[in-house]
Amino acid sequence: MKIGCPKEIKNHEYRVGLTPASVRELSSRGHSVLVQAGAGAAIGLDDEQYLAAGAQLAPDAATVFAQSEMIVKVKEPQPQECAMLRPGQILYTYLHLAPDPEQTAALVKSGAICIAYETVTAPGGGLPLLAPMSEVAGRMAVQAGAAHLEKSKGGMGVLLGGVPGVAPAHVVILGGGVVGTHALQMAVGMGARVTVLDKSVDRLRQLDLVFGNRITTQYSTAQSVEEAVLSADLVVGGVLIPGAAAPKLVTRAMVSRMRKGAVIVDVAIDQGGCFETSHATTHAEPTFVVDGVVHYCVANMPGAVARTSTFALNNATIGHAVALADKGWKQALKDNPHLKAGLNVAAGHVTYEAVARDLGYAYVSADTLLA
Ligand SMILES: NC(=O)C1=CN([C@@H]2O[C@H](COP(=O)(O)OP(=O)(O)OC[C@H]3O[C@@H](n4cnc5c(N)ncnc54)[C@H](O)[C@@H]3O)[C@@H](O)[C@H]2O)C=CC1
Ligand SMILES: CC(=O)C(=O)O
Ligand SMILES: [Mg+2]
Repeated sequence: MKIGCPKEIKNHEYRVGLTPASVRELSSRGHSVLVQAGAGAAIGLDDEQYLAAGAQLAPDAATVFAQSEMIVKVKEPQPQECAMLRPGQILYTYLHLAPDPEQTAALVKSGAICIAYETVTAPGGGLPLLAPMSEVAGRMAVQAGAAHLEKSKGGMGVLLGGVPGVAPAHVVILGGGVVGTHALQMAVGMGARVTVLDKSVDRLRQLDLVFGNRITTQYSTAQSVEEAVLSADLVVGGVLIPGAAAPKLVTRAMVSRMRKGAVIVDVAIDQGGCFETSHATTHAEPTFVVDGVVHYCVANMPGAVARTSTFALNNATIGHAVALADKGWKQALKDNPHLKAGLNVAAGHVTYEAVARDLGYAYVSADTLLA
């Protein structure tokens, strides 16, 4: 198969869909890989490494899109990228469609076969192609939150861990999944007082077993969320209903009653965010303030640590990329129900139920198209 990897164009996005090692996995199996010149240069993955791994270089994204049967990326395609997709071409990347009607319409119109990393599942449960970036973003959330609690960044001037004789900050984590667990690890490590809320008692049970009485676990209800955020210095939003728009757990009214100078890090912003007051921001301008509360809502947080993130992402994505290249999309999806769960849009249809429901499309199951 002809596989293409363009340079990412989202704001401050330096990750790359294929590392030289991933290119080698594909090219050694007889596939041809076209990488846009300079695609990995910002993170020390030079064109020479790609050539040595068996790639060919393309001068621009247009050439990559025109000459490839499968496009491997990181972030959701931007409008100019959607316009370059064609019927039957495979797009393998993050999509986050539920909160993004424009992108969904463009992908439906393109006729392409769009497989979203974030809804691919695993035999043991979980979302293995989302997990590595959630690990990064969860860890970063506490780092970003701690920095923005500083006065010069708009925060109330509180040190996360406190000092002897002065209480630490209270960190509240909404959702105890991958983002939540990694945020928890960092917050506990930095000496904060930590409360985690989840709808899954099993999840809370597991966290309690690992972290013991260094954390407080709380079943998530409107009441417990309100009580927690009103006493928080830093709130991390890491809830997810796979594929669907994030539930708005924290209302505008709750935000207006939060401590002035408190910080919200809404990691779930790529699915629309779990705070009513959130809107997506960029690394160039990561925050805004509502009612005295600093909001950090960067939709591509792992892009800031792009080298670490690129390797972590490729570890998770290359296996399915090889299957798609070896077998073609239809056979690869027939053979693997977990990869099939990643199909969000195909041949002009929305094939993921939560996306169809949230955006008002007719749902067409992947099986219908595979028959
Ligand atoms: N902004 C960014 O750069 C990044 C954003 N993300 C996003 O972070 C979000 C979380 O991802 P993961 O941790 O991997 O998901 P996950 O599925 O591992 O965890 C989500 C947790 O939310 C819980 N949950 C669902 N509804 C809830 C409610 N009403 N109250 C409390 N908890 C609730 C679930 O039980 C689950 O434990 C996703 O939207 C993901 O796309 C992930 C990586 C990077
Ligand atoms: C998951 C996601 O949105 C990211 O890694 O940018
Ligand atoms: Mg988007």
